[in-house]
Amino acid sequence: MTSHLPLLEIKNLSKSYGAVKAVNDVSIHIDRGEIAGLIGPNGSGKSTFFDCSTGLAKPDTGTVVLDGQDITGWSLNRIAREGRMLRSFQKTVTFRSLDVEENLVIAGQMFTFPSITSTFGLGKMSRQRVGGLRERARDLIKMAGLWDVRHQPAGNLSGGQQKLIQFASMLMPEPKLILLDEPMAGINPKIIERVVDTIRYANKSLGVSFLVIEHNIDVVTSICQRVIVLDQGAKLVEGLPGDIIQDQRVREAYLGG
Ligand SMILES: Nc1ncnc2c1ncn2[C@@H]1O[C@H](COP(=O)(O)OP(=O)(O)OP(=O)(O)O)[C@@H](O)[C@H]1O
Repeated sequence: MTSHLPLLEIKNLSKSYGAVKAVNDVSIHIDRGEIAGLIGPNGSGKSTFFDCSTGLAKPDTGTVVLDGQDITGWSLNRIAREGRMLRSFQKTVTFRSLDVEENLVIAGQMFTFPSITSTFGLGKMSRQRVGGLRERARDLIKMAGLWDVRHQPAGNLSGGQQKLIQFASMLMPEPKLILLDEPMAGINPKIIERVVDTIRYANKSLGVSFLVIEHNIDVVTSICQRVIVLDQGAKLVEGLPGDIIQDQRVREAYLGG
């Protein structure tokens, strides 16, 4: 209905913590079908920008418009459920005692069903829906390379595999947009490759758009169509990945050299 508009448009976002201007008048947009990167030195405001965009923190100023709807002030939950914009955190969260498949099915159920499930007749409907969720979960598990461990408790798997579970779980509710906070942190090169493949698959085959905070510049340049750079809370520059890594301001503030 609003396909000519950006999927996400954030204008003049600011957030201070006491005297620290964590985010200072930042405006960005994400187009439909895009994978964009958000980079910058430690403490440049990337996570705070995510927090204020996704309802976790209240911005001091600014507006957040998702798919043509002003969602400024909505809670994290409402943005996830009604806006279908999800975010990850730097710390990986899984249901450790549940197996991989159950982790994904539960993630799907949490978004599919309202919190009060006493509606008359929901039992029958939910069985059908759960069947659909299980099928989707299995497809995503295959795609994420977790098929051989699908019946193992998540807590028995490596940190990298748990990141893949978390990422695949985020795809269960058919999101429009996912904000990933350092998805490659602390994982080995083989799993990095798998996460990259999974992001590409979600983007190309499931139509999910992404904004990715990432310090691994090789990953940023290989998956992102556009990169936005923050420095000291403000937007320093944005552009094509190839231009960004050559930009003298970015080299001085972040990349070195
Ligand atoms: N809840 C908070 N209370 C006080 N200060 C905060 C809070 N959250 C962030 N800050 C401060 O805001 C600034 C930006 O922090 P933020 O975590 O957003 O940066 P970042 O770019 O995500 O850093 P990193 O790459 O290290 O994760 C920092 O100076 C940080 O100390």
